[in-house]
Amino acid sequence: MQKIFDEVNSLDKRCYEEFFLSEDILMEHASSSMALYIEEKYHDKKTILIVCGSGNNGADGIALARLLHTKFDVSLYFYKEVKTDIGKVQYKRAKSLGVSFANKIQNADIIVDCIFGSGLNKSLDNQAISLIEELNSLEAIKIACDIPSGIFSDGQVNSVAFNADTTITMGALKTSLFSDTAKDYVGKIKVANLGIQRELYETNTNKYLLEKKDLKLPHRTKHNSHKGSYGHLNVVAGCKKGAGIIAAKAAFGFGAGIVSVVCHENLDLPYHIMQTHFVSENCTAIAIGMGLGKYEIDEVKKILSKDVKKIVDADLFYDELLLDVLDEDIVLTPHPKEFCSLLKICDIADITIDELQNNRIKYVEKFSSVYPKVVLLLKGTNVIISQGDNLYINTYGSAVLSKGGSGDVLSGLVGSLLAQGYEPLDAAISASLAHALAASNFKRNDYSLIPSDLIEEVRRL
Ligand SMILES: NC(=O)C1=CN([C@@H]2O[C@H](COP(=O)(O)OP(=O)(O)OC[C@H]3O[C@@H](n4cnc5c(N)ncnc54)[C@H](O)[C@@H]3O)[C@@H](O)[C@H]2O)[C@@H](O)CC1
Ligand SMILES: Nc1ncnc2c1ncn2[C@@H]1O[C@H](COP(=O)(O)OP(=O)(O)O)[C@@H](O)[C@H]1O
Ligand SMILES: [K+]
Repeated sequence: MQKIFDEVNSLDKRCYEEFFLSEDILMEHASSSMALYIEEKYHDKKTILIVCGSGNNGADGIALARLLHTKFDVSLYFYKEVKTDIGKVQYKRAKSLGVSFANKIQNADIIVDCIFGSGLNKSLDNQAISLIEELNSLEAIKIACDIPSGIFSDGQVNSVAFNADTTITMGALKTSLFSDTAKDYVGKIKVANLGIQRELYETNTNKYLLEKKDLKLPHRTKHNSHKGSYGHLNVVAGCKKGAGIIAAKAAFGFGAGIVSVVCHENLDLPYHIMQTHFVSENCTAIAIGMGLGKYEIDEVKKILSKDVKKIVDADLFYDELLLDVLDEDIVLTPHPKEFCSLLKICDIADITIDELQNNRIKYVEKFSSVYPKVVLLLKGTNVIISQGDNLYINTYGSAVLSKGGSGDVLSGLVGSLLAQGYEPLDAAISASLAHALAASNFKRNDYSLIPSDLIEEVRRL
């Protein structure tokens, strides 16, 4: 996993004060990293338009123009005259070396957005909006310097933002790049080196970006084993029985030795999934909530009080019964609407879904500070997983998963790993990665995935 920071000004300051690295050195390295990326990846392209604003994001762009000048046909366009001291120096350097200045936007093979970086602090004026819209409308490879212009430090976009194919961010990953809103603008994210090893530039953090290597599949390591060695998951099926059945199939495909669906009615289940009318004595984990609907309260209470690991989803986020288990290390997997209800039931906040979506990390952190044992997995295009002070972001998911039943597969995967003995946080992280990576391996197209396809892809991981 990689570290993520809410802001990097303090990290830059540390470079100046503790490591005697000047702003000029950091900027030269930042622009060299961008230049190197462009030269290596796009050596076959000819023309580059670099669009600069008045701050140091613009100054990065001027330095980049100087470094690429003569290797490519580079032109610099200024949205506003550069006004920082270092920016003026960069301007003199570029001008004296004969870099071309454009007085209007002209298309190019590559467009680099250096209009606003971390200094964006007020709404865009009409001139900036139409400039960004014009750049977005052009057919070109689009690279954003530090952050696509128009994304604020909280990850939100007020009017418009540059639509990057790649964002080359300076020094370290920033939280603003990982809001659900930002995902449609940032493209691929690369970190530019600032002339200091990344591990020395970075300090402590409590936020992490999950990587593929963080997925720990439930491989069998012992020959001398039997089905009971890999846990027994009970999936409680309620009114909408399909949800429980999907979760049970996903759990079985992800390694649980035995999976039983708990339901009073007799179900038509695949032969390898068992049915039980009441929770099994010997189950090692329980998945409950998916499609639960109306259920006998005492029975749910009894199930929740059983001393095994649990994953709770869906309908139970609307029920105060849940409050009884929030001092346990269980996994909760709400989508945004369910999380709003959970926050309300817990008396933490009474908010709309929009308010939540604009401040996902803030509300996850609030919840986790009140219930530090619980592993919370907030669904979304960038899934946030949190326990206590630490927070992990999974960005591998995509709209392929925007389908009824995708969440039921996820609860089955979490339940499967819990039944097999994973700690709740590890189960949530690996299940979430498996879920998203399996979806990205589904190659037929981006609209037709059904839960059985997703389960099939999980089985192939
Ligand atoms: N501090 C450092 O050591 C480094 C900084 N770097 C670059 O510096 C950038 C930050 O530079 P700045 O702090 O100068 O900020 P920016 O370059 O992001 O721009 C801020 C400027 O735009 C103005 N502005 C903000 N919002 C506006 C709006 N909506 N409409 C019109 N004008 C607006 C501000 O008043 C300010 O003058 C980073 O994003 C990064 O690209 C890099 O060179 C790496 C090293
Ligand atoms: N656009 C998207 N990008 C990434 N993941 C998505 C996207 N849309 C949905 N998902 C994922 O799909 C799942 C949907 O779950 P949920 O809304 O609970 O559906 P259901 O209850 O019908 O199974 C979640 O894991 C969510 O993170
Ligand atoms: K930018």
